[in-house]
Amino acid sequence: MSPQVTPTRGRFITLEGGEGVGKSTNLGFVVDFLRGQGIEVVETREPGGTPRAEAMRQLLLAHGDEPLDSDAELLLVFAARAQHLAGKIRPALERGAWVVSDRFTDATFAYQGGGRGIDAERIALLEQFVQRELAPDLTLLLDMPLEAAEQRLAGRLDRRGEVRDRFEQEQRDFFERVRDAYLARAAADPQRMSVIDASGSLDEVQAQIAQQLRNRTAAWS
Ligand SMILES: Nc1ncnc2c1ncn2[C@@H]1O[C@H](COP(=O)(O)OP(=O)(O)OP(=O)(O)O)[C@@H](O)[C@H]1O
Ligand SMILES: Cc1cn([C@H]2C[C@H](O)[C@@H](COP(=O)(O)O)O2)c(=O)[nH]c1=O
Repeated sequence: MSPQVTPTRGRFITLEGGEGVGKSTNLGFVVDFLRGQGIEVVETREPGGTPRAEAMRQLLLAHGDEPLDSDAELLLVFAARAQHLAGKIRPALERGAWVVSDRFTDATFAYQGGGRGIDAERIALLEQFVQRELAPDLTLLLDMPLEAAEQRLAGRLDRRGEVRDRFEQEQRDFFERVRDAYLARAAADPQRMSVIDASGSLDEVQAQIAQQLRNRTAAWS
């Protein structure tokens, strides 16, 4: 009988945090850092990541005359995630590539759980149904006070002439609950989630990210 071999797969890293904390800006830094080590990296985002999942993203972010029911929002988030997993994340990990995603399921616990008030147990049921065993190996949670993040977001929207999407127009108490939910998840799972102080200069933030990547990836090799 041949010996049992543990299947190898690539690593899965996610960036999380509220609006305007610098996730998209620092995603490129993480990707370049890993590629600099000769790793094949697939860069992606949620909701989205594949054409159909991006179409679902549009439904989630768009304004509309008809309010989006919070359960419908939750199911749409997981529908997009199922498509993303099947079409992009799982194939990449299975061939040994690393995947770096701007948001994943921690965002669901933060936005639909903390923000909308949906019971975390219901979210966990969908997480199990859609993801089975798959979870990020490392999550970098970019955290900073809401006022400063809001200023960054407003600056970016102004520069690009963009209007606020359906989430970005939420009130401050919504984002306070989102932030609290993220921090509670990080406190409950410090092995996977690293909190990065995102309030400093880009150099300061990226120094922390690089340190975390060095520490974590060394432990994996
Ligand atoms: N450390 C930093 N110091 C100053 N400005 C920053 C820093 N990091 C990012 N920014 C700027 O803040 C704005 C928001 O950053 P970014 O778009 O990366 O945030 P985000 O978390 O991806 O936002 P969203 O969740 O809304 O997509 C951008 O204009 C970016 O250039
Ligand atoms: C994955 C995920 C995302 N959201 C929300 C959070 C953001 O407001 C938008 C995505 O846009 P951004 O450019 O990344 O800021 O979607 C959510 O509510 N639930 C989720 O699971």
